[in-house]
Amino acid sequence: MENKKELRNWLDAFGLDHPLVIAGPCSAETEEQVLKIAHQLKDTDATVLRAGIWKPRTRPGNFEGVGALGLKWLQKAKEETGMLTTTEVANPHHVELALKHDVDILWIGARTTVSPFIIQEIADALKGTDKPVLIKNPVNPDLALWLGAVERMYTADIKNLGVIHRGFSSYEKSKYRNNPEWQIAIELQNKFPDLPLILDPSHIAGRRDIIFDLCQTALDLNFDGLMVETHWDPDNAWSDAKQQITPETLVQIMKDLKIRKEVSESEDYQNKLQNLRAKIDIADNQLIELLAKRMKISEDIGHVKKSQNVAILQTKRWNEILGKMVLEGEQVGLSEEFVLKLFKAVHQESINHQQTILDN
Ligand SMILES: C=C(O[C@@H]1C=C(C(=O)O)C=C[C@H]1O)C(=O)O
Repeated sequence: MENKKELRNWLDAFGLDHPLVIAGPCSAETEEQVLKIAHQLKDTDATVLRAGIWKPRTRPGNFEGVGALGLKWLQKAKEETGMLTTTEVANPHHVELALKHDVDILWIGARTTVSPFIIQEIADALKGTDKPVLIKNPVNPDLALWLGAVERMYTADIKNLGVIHRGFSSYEKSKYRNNPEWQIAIELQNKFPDLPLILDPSHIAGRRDIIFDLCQTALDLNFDGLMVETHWDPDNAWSDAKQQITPETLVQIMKDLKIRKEVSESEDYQNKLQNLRAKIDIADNQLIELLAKRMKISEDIGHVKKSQNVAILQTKRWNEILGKMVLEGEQVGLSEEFVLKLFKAVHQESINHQQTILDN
């Protein structure tokens, strides 16, 4: 599969002057709930109403969705409000029911994207549909697996495609429910600049208070749309209560977001950018040279260790460096997260250099 301008035709056809907004509850709960939220959303920037009908839950015993009955509620919501509808499909049976009830856009969840077998079954069931299909990233940070799922759809002649970035699971606790790992979305855009890319801030955040910041970051990274879990009574939602926002909050978020263009033709802008980028190029060269110099010193240490038959990893020294660098980084405005990531990578490379010396 190659990047093609046509990949974004379905999105361009909406003719929006703002990012695509998909909003609605995590789960369809009752007919009343679906219709009420649809009416509250219809006059906002939201074009598409979302609601989970079948909910994959981490552990059994939680609300697992209302099932096919909810598709009728979505249909009714569409008739009454004119909003398009979308829901998650996780097997060919879901696909059949969703198509029968004329759901406009289908999405594939993170737990499904991890399995090429299921993805292939869903692609076969969807073969040739002109409905847009949006594929969430797999739960693990694996770009190839994500793109593999997109390719399986494309090969099944599903040409209206998009991807949803919902963050990645990790064992370590962080402020996110799922780590954004923005780098993966940046790499994806590099490979497929015209494949519509939508952020799901709700599943990355797992809480309400950082949804706006995540949306702004996404727009700063040229995302094409947002899928935001929205409920008229979030605290009493049957699933994901902590991360859902009200339609009023969604309206406020859309008002406050700064929507930026990808390029500017202004001469002044071009000149300034060129100058500053020349400075960045110099700094990058210095960085590379400095890193190479540090590795040479590490190699010298490798020779000294070899002569005394001493192990490469020196935990005490390494922890001292990490602690010191985090503090120094803080003083010059570098985040702890960045300094740790950077120095862990430097340390790994340093160990690799010493290894070639000690093992030869
Ligand atoms: C360079 C050394 O070897 C390893 C690499 C380190 C580094 O690159 O800073 C630090 C400690 C060791 O784990 C060393 O022992 O000083």
